[in-house]
Amino acid sequence: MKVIEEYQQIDSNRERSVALGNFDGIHIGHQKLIEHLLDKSEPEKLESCVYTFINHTIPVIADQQPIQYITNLNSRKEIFQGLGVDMLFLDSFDKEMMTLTPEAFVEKILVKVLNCKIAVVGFDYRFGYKAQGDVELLKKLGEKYGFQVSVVDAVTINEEKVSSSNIKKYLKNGDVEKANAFLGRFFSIRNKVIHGDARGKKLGYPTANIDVDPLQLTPKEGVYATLININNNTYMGATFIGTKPTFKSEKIAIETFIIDYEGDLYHQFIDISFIKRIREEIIFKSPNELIKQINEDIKHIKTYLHSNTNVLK
Ligand SMILES: Cc1cc2nc3c(=O)[nH]c(=O)nc-3n(C[C@H](O)[C@H](O)[C@H](O)COP(=O)(O)O)c2cc1C
Ligand SMILES: Nc1ncnc2c1ncn2[C@@H]1O[C@H](COP(=O)(O)OP(=O)(O)O)[C@@H](O)[C@H]1O
Repeated sequence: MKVIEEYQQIDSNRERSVALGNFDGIHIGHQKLIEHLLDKSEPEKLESCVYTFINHTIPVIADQQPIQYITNLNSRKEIFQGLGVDMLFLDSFDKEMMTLTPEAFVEKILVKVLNCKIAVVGFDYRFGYKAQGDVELLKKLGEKYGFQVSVVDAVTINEEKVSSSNIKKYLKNGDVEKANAFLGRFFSIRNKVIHGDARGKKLGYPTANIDVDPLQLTPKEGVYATLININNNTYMGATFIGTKPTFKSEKIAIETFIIDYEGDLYHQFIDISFIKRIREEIIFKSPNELIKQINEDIKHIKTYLHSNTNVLK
């Protein structure tokens, strides 16, 4: 898959099919849209392209703080590649882009730059200044500029619409099982192992702390049953998210005791897949009480993961 950030890198003579959207999470609704894109591209020999923005649109529109992503840019690249997309175009959303009218956006980017022959969008796709453009307008512009528009309906689970905002809501409530169902895979966070407070080993439970990316949405504080991927090996994990109130720490930490693992992980990347939240964070009266509880957590997590996942040998 080609990843492109500059217009000059694009061969505008090549005919393309283009999926448009934010695609945060690349959930099962997005996946259906991408499958549709690939199905439409093949018979016509079109290059399949995902057009999305490298930055979040809302802070540019409303001068707000950056918004946290379900899936960061690197993970999004990997997922699109895995789905079989030919080209990922990461455009920049700035004030100039924001003020393009729907027709100017279509003419300038979809037609002139991308030579789009088929546009694939979700039923609720909006585009152009103040989100004035909708699917009906895109269809009209398609007739004028010579491309087809293919619209993908909402995917639902138990009559609830699968959407990035619902997934964020579930993650913030700690309901990772629901988020996972909507994502069609386990919600995961990948980052580098950093030094913590050097207390874990002394307590008998070393924990790999990962760097907390401020743009990465973190699930609700608490303890989770997780699966940890280290260099393509999977381990069970007891992951704690919180401020370690027992030790009056203030910074949020994401740290994991990796079951049946020994070794030095500092500066390595690990992948944490969240399977189930098992409890809230607790302020313990003493480190011994914390250790007793961690013992219980690990028993609980082992039993749960063995009977609820089929990834472990
Ligand atoms: C499974 C598990 C559950 C934990 N639960 C709590 C908790 O409820 N309250 C708390 O203050 N700290 C909790 N911790 C965090 C420990 O306080 C932390 O791992 C310890 O202080 C070591 O931190 P360090 O890696 O920065 O050295 C938990 C850690 C693990 C691995
Ligand atoms: N089973 C394990 N789970 C997690 N980390 C482990 C494990 N075994 C060894 N380690 C190593 O120990 C480190 C954690 O030790 P700890 O005393 O908690 O220090 P820190 O406070 O720096 O995290 C991890 O970053 C990792 O390099």
